[in-house]
Parts: sequence; C-alpha cells; structure tokens
Amino acid sequence: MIAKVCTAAPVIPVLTIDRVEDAQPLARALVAGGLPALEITLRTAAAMEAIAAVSEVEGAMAGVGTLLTAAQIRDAKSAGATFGVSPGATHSLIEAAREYDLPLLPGAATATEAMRLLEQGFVFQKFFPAEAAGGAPALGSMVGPLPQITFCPTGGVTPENAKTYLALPNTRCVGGSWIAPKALIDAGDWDQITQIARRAADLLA
Ligand SMILES: O=C(O)C(=O)C[C@H](O)[C@H](O)COP(=O)(O)O
Repeated sequence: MIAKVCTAAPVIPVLTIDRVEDAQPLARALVAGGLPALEITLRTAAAMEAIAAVSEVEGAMAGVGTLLTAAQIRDAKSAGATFGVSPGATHSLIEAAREYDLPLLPGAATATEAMRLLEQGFVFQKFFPAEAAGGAPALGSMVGPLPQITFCPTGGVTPENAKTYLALPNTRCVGGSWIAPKALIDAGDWDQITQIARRAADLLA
C-alpha cells in the first residue's frame, strides 16, 4: 500500500486544512491535476474531519500526516485514512500502525534512523527534514549503503529542487506544501491549485 502511495505520482501534497468545507474541493482539484495521494497534516482542529471528507473523494488516497501518537493513528484510521506519514518514528507509533493496520511512511533523517526502520521492515521512508538534513547530496549518499530503501524527501522541497531529488535512484516521490498554498485555499481558487498540481505531476515527464 505504501508502495502504491509513493509511486502514484511524483509529488505527495502536504495539506493544511483549516476549514472542513475546503477539504473535498481541494482534494478534487489535486486529483484532477494528477496527484491522488494526499497527506492531510494533523495541524488544525479540522484535520480529522477533513480526512473523513477526503476519504469520500473519488480517486483520492486520504493520508494522515504529522502523526505523533498512537491515539492519532487510531482516530485517523477510523476517520478513513488509508495511510499515515510521520516526521520521525517511535516504538509506540510503529506498534500502533500495526495494531490499527494503517500503512505507515515513517520519517528518518540519518543512516541510523533509516537502518532502524529497515530492521522493522520499512523499505519506504520519508526523508525529513530533507533540505535541512543535507538535501539531495545527503539523500543520494544513502544509495550506496542502503539501496533497498526508497525515500520520499519532504521539508523544504520546491518546484525548483524537486527534479534533483526525483533523479536520485532511491527517490520515487517528494512531499511538499507548495502544491496547495494557504492563500489559494482561502480564496477557493481550485483551478489554480489544479494547475500547480498538473505541473508537479509532470515533473518526471
Ligand atoms: O507535518 C508533517 O507530517 C511533517 O513531517 C512536516 C511536513 O512534511 C513538512 O513540514 C512539509 O514541508 P514543506 O513542504 O517545506 O512545507
């Protein structure tokens, strides 16, 4: 399942949704632009309801982001999340993902963190915070010793640097918030968001 999430498109939009009523038009705009896997961050009061709303949008994969606790995994799963993303990984988070059967894309920023996750079977991992942790040169350096891990770099990824990450043999997709800027969501400018999504979906073309 995480393989499907990470290979569906070159970019996973990282979404911050303040108003539940924005969730479905936003998700439809992104799916229309060719980005079906969506990460809804748990940074707003509306996030859990937004996940439930997005889970009903045809063609969308409703993911939950900023996962920090076992309770959030339980709640997101029952809200309809089909995958989860966390900035790092803890024992209790990994246990909860297993218990509630939520496919997890856990975060790692160093070789040791990536190795610990690999020991637990995670061959897809988020590289976070990508730019601050050394960017594409750091991530590319993992290919030699850890070729079996595929990463989704997130954090500081932009339309300008995304292609450099996507050219790495251990990167299949990137995550980023630039796809859905707050100003466009607040304005309900779904067409503009579809256009940004389309350019992102074409990054590998
Ligand atoms: O909330 C989470 O789950 C995170 O781990 C952090 C986000 O993925 C990044 O903050 C997105 O980074 P930007 O694209 O630079 O805005």
